[in-house]
Amino acid sequence: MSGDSARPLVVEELTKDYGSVVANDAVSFTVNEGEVFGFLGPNGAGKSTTIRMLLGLLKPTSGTAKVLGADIQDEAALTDAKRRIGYLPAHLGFEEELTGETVLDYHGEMKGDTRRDEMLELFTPPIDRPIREYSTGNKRMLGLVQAFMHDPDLVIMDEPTAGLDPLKQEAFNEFIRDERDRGTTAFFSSHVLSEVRRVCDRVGILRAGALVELENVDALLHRSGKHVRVHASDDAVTAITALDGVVGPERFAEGVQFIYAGDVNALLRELAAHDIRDVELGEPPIEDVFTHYYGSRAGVDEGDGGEQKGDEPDGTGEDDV
Ligand SMILES: Nc1ncnc2c1ncn2[C@@H]1O[C@H](COP(=O)(O)OP(=O)(O)OP(=O)(O)O)[C@@H](O)[C@H]1O
Repeated sequence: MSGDSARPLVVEELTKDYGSVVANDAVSFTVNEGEVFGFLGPNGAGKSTTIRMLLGLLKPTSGTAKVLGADIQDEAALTDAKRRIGYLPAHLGFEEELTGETVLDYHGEMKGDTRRDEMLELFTPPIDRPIREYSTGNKRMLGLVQAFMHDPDLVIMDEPTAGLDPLKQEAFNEFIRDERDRGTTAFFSSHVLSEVRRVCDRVGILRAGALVELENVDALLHRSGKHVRVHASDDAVTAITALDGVVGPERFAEGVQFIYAGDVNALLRELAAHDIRDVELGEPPIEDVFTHYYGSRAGVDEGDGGEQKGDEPDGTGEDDV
């Protein structure tokens, strides 16, 4: 790879000021060819705003970005590049009266459909039915088929597994891993740490509009600690929560839960020294990663819950590409 111009995604100081909210504050990152990049952040952190700017659907306040070499402010170049880009928006604005098949036919005519049948074996929306009858998961699957059916070089997805059942989520993870092996570059947003862990080579974390962390996923998880929930007596709870590495213990009737970022052996030894009724060890929710590493829930509490906003006058309304 020879410098930034050859990279599928180059984002430099991208800023979006909605007036009352700075949704993106000088966001910079690059995504390499064949890489799966997870764009992580809680609701309202600014992920959709970045993504919509990358697709030319929102105008940046300042900063630049290039997708497949095309400047996002150069309409002609971006339109050309989009032929080789797949896009799955967070809010799927399909025409409700059309069948899934009609939507795919239309998309195929515009961009090509070399992989449509293959995609429909993996993701199975009822394409002969009108979209108004679709569940959220069916719409998401139709969106995934559409995003990949023209065999794009770069795929940009906003919360691609929202609404999918666990089996389809796993199918998605496996598919993305295979795509990476084929050399497709994927960039997708998520607020689910476990999702990015399974498939991403690298992650960027948005907090209150700024990209605050870029590191490999193993390092992130290592630093994020474990979520621990223990059912035990008060004495045991007192001893366990006195361990180094216990963060934010919360009592409940039968015990305590906390994030543990200390030595796992020390935790196991302490647990073994007591009569423990039950214990669960798992991944921390992303909000706790933020609380732990950034000292506040900024970017979580400051967000407004991420409800869909009206489009700006410069937005195109529909998030089609
Ligand atoms: N059109 C708009 N006008 C004003 N503020 C907006 C607009 N769109 C988004 N915002 C604000 O910008 C911030 C970032 O929103 P954005 O939708 O980009 O976040 P997100 O990370 O994608 O959230 P979610 O995970 O909930 O989809 C939020 O505070 C949101 O309220």
